[in-house]
Amino acid sequence: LRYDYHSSKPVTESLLAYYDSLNATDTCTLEVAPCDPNEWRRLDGSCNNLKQPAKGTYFVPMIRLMEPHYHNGNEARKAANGEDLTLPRRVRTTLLKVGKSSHPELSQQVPSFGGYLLMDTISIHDTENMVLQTTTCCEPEHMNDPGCAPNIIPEDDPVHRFSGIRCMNMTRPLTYQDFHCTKQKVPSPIIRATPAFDGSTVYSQYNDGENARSYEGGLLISEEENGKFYPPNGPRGVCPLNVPPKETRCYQNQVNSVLSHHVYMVWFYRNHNYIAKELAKVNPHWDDETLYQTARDINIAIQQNMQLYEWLSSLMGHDNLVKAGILTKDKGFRDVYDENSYPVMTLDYVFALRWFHTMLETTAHLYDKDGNKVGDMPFFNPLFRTGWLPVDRNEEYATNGFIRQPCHNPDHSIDFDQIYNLKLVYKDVRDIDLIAGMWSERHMKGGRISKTLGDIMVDAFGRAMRGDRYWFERKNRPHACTKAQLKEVRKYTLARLICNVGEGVTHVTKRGFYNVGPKNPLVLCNDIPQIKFSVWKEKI
Ligand code: HEM
Repeated sequence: LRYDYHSSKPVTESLLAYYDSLNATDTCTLEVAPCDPNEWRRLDGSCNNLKQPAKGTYFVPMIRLMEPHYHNGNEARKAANGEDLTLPRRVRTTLLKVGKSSHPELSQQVPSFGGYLLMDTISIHDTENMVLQTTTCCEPEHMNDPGCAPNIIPEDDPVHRFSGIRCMNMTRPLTYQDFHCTKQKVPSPIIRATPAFDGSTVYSQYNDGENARSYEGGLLISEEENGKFYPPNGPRGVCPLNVPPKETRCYQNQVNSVLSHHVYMVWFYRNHNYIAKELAKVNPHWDDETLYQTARDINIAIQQNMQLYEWLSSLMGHDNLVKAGILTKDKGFRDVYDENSYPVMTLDYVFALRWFHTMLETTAHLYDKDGNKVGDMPFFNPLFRTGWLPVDRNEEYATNGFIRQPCHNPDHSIDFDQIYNLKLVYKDVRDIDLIAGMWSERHMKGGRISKTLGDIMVDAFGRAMRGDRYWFERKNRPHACTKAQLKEVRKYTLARLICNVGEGVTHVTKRGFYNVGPKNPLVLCNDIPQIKFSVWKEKI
């Protein structure tokens, strides 16, 4: 049956005729094969919800938690008094300090894994558009183009006062309206990923089938470079910043993104193959399909467990999350699935995740496997530069840096100073932008992030659990874990992941998202519990 992406309902003949007339049928609709309640999780996300099979697929729209406020349909909003708001650049330089500062507790792994999680549910088409395609928004004749939102820099800018730069290129997100996939007026930004936490970056970034599969032994296609294994190269990859002749890697089926997101994608990609090979050892009779599907399921379960019990917990505090119903106390099975929900991302969550930019050290510190600092790499340099990682010992250096480097310590002091600054850039409390509020407010009690960001994340993660029929903690889901298997999944921490599939790693910290220190010393990989695949041995 053919469904409309935007409404997730079966497409009517008249709507189909309309899309056909605009040549937009393939963009705005999708074909969903009949669902089987017991099938494995699909790559395109369809049939996660059996009542509404097209909800939760690749390219479905996000929902909004907060009311949209535009001016004149879809122009930038005005202040409550009807005047223009203060320039975003002035808001940013007034409220956020520029400079280096190391987080006293959390490591660079925190924003890095956050970036990987982000990529699982969004796509970087808007960043590609801004950085690589629509680069003329600062030219006077293009400033008012509908696709442009130039970032104007005031003359007294603390950074650009003397540089002469008065404008930074900025574009507007692409919307379903741009593709003619809806007639609704409120702009609805597109995403090209499934909204569930299902390893989209590893398995199905472009929604065109099973192109990552080798169809042998349940493995994903791997290419060897410099003695390490990576997803395959291909002409569709966008890596304009690779420096030839050495830097040639540019993925065909994966996003060629920034260093942090990239390294995590490589780890989970390799992890799939690691799991498939171990499963084949305990079940030599399993065919490719069983090995592939089981390995994918375990890989996603490891990611989901890590994101709640290690990553989110390091940001929001274990007890807060138990109270909010996001973590279980006993770590057993639980079933919060609700068939009246469905996997969906909120626009507010995707927007709010930009807050993590304030947690990123802009320079990645490079360390070798013996813990010697061997150099620095500006973090933004490897944007669209996938080829850097496999060259020489770069992957070893980046990985050991992630383990040892603290992340940036975001500003969070809502003292008189910050209230004064807010008053400088906003006349009315109703004018305060979400991100500006999150930069300025106190961190949540027992946690290490803005309270509003925490609330938005709890909402998003709660939806993810309630709406995902395949959520790893469900006893009754299709192909559910046994109790013993769930226990093994829980053991598979970030530390174990890096020890198994990281490059040039001998030492890690047990609590991987925290800094190295007396309470969290570097230990040998042998001291980190290993997952026992024998619990997946099929009884015949
Ligand atoms: C290596 C470091 C990173 C660089 C160089 C980088 C750069 C960028 C750029 C250039 C954009 C587009 C401009 C914009 O929309 O603001 C962007 C968007 C964004 N980034 Fe990052 N980023 C990095 C890491 C992260 C991390 C770790 C997170 C979150 C955990 C994150 C979250 C976001 C979000 C949510 C957006 C908006 C995406 C959308 O609207 O679809 N970024 N980033």
